[in-house]
Amino acid sequence: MPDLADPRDRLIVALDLGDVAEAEALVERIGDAATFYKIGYRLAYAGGLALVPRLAERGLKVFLDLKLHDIGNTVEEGVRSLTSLGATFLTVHAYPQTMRAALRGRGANPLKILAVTVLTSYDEADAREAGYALPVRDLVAQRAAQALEIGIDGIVCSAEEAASVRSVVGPDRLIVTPGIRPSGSDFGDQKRVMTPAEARAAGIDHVVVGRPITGAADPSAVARRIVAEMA
Ligand SMILES: O=c1ccn([C@@H]2O[C@H](COP(=O)(O)O)[C@@H](O)[C@H]2O)c(=O)[nH]1
Repeated sequence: MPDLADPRDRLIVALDLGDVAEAEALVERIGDAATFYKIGYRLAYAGGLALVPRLAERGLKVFLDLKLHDIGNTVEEGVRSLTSLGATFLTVHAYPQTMRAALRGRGANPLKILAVTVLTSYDEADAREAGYALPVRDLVAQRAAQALEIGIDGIVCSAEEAASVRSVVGPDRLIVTPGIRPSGSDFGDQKRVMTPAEARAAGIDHVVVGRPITGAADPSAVARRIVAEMA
């Protein structure tokens, strides 16, 4: 588990917006309350990849949450293309062929590859409906073990599984958890959910928070409260 010099780095704000100017305006409003932003495919498909170097040049960290999954050659070359942007994290789905391809594409670039185990919007019924026989916790643990074996830098899971994932991957791999809701916030479509304080106690490295911040009247204040809750 890395010892973060700046506690703000623990919070990753999901810029799930459909417009780059809107995303840049939100970063300005949040100001020095946050240091780490996530660009997912809603913003990426709206021109948001161009924002990665702009944020990185300002000393902000960027998590590129593209959740790549395709044939190995496409993943490898796709990751290679993304290495020039200056992002800190990139996600792929935790399928062995995909994870190996992502590491080949990353090569010696400092970009860290994170493996998405089971989406936090899935409960047991959703996983069964998608054809998985294992309980979610076991599927997450199995995928985390495969990611470790392959040499992936970090795991994306829900904070509910963080302690068991930590026991599988050890102290040196990152655990990044979406599905985080400050107490009293609307869950939306998230099903495996914890508060920032619970997630921190469970041993996460970073939490990802989107709508509770992006939809708030004062996003900067909410970000500050979340960071304080994890201190
Ligand atoms: O399992 C996963 C993987 C990624 N996400 C992403 O995190 C944010 C969460 O946003 P909220 O508004 O805080 O729910 C979003 O960008 C997802 O694509 C996830 O939720 N779960």
